[in-house]
Amino acid sequence: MAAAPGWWRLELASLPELEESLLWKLADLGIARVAVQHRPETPSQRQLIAWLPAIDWPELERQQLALALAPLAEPFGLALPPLRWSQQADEDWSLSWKQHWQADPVGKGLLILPAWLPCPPEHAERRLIAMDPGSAFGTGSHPTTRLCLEALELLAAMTQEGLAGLRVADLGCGSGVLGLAALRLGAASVAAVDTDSLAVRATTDNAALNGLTPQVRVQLGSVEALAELLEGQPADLLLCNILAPVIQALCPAFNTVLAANGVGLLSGLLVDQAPALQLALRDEGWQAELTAEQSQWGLMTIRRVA
Ligand SMILES: C[S@@+](CC[C@H](N)C(=O)[O-])C[C@H]1O[C@@H](n2cnc3c(N)ncnc32)[C@H](O)[C@@H]1O
Repeated sequence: MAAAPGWWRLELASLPELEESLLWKLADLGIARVAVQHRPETPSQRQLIAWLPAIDWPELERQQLALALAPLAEPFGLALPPLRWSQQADEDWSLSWKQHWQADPVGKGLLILPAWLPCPPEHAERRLIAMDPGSAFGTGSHPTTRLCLEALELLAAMTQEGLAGLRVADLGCGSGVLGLAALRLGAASVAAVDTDSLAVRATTDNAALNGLTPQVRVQLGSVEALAELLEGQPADLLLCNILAPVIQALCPAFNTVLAANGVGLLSGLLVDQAPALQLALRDEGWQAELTAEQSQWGLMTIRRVA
């Protein structure tokens, strides 16, 4: 049977525990046009929407996609919410994709603003982070990103100088949102890496969108590439929002990217995973405290053991 022209629009309830895994799986399958819709007043009720070229996604492929997504819910003892498919004409999809992103106030004073929207007057006092959500993770809607952004704000509020002059390392930068927020809060520079080339491109593009290109250096890779970017001078602040097992695997090299008197903000871990991660970090000489939680996700602050 010939594939229908246009696009398939896939929509499902985005449960907080599942959202990150779903976004990764979709990106892994080459599904780049995704959006997470939520109203600012009900941030926990989210819909995940993806647009798939109909020509590439006939019925059998769509059934296989459902089978590939279902196991992601199992570790949480959940069932995958029902997938709702509808067809959309060619000319509609780009508009609908963009319509689902809104200005998103985060914390006390940050605003994530889709690049094509003007700043709403009621948020004029906030520090703007313009984003072209593109395909990389980190639009600010995920609890782990919000935890990091709020922790950055708190850290900036702890001293008179805020983040002024700090050198920041962003490990797993996604869209670059965390590093860009740090710069908006006064940091001097950001070195950012990601193992996904789409993320490297997104961070480069988003730095330019914000007029922050001179302060941001981005490279494809992981913690080794980050140490190289930092040229042997570990950063004052490490931002790392990746899943707990990945953080655990990377933490033996944290001393190459975070100075002995520096602070690290880690997220991407479930609260249940915190004790094991704390032990692993302790073994590497880092004292780790679970300092904030949101929808089962945790934020850990690390400092060198005295
Ligand atoms: C949860 S996203 C976080 C994105 C963004 N920093 C944020 O907070 O919204 C995790 C990112 O880490 C990247 N990543 C995964 N494993 C990595 C690794 N071993 N080294 C570097 N980046 C990694 C992924 O490609 C993804 O862009």
